[in-house]
Amino acid sequence: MFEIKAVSFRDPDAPAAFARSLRETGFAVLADHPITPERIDAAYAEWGRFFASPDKESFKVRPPAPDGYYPFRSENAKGAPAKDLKEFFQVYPATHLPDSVEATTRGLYEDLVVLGITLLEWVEDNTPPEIRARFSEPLPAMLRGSAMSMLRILHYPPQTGAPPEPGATRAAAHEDINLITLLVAGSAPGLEAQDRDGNWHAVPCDRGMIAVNTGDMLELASGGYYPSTTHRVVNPEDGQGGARFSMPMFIHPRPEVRLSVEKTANEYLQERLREIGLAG
Ligand SMILES: O=C(O)CCC(=O)C(=O)O
Ligand SMILES: [Fe+2]
Repeated sequence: MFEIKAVSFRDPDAPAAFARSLRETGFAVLADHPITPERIDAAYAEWGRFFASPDKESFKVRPPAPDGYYPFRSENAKGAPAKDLKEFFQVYPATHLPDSVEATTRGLYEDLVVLGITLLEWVEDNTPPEIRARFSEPLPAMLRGSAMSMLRILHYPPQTGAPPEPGATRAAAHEDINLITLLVAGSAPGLEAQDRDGNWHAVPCDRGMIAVNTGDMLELASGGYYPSTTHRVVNPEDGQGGARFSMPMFIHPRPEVRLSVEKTANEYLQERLREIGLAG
């Protein structure tokens, strides 16, 4: 049975329920968390104006630096035949931002990192000792001093009719690379997670909720105890639908943190970026 439960951030049982949900489905949904829906709406409104303006061209990503604006159809999921139907902007602590989004975006970045540390504490505290013994340091400590976490602001433009390439979707099925992802509720539905039998399930994510999923780095560090779940963003039904915004915060350890006997976080990241055509 695949059931992604909404966990209230204020419930005393939240840490255990959250870790259990990640263990069982690779996803958990947080309600009543500290980041208000008004702030999220304000960020989507500001970024919506940015994506609608020609200024975005001057923020275009300059590889090998990973931050900045990625135009429509620049990323494909590992092994996917078509480019995703999205444009986006990647934000790190030192990223130069448009003035119009700066205050809101920096505030969200900082608060999402703090929330990420709390959630990793919850996971650490609710992981069986024999699994915890694999971690090279406690999960929250892996983030100490890390400038690697990345906030991605995604814009999936409105769709009318057939996709530009056969089989192209808003985001093809993939797994995230990092430890955990805090996926601030999209402005429209479409996010789906896959269960072990290959069936897809809509991820419940009402206004103001944050869906959290395990990434490959936590799967690797936990020896598979926390599965990194495959997910995707489907096109609107009938090929017709408005824009969708979402803001995943990808929580990354310091580059030198050892994830397994073979690999540090940086070695693992570079290997994975090459697969999706984003590595410098
Ligand atoms: O837009 C979404 O809801 C999900 C985006 C996503 O999975 C990603 O960018 O890795
Ligand atoms: Fe993802």
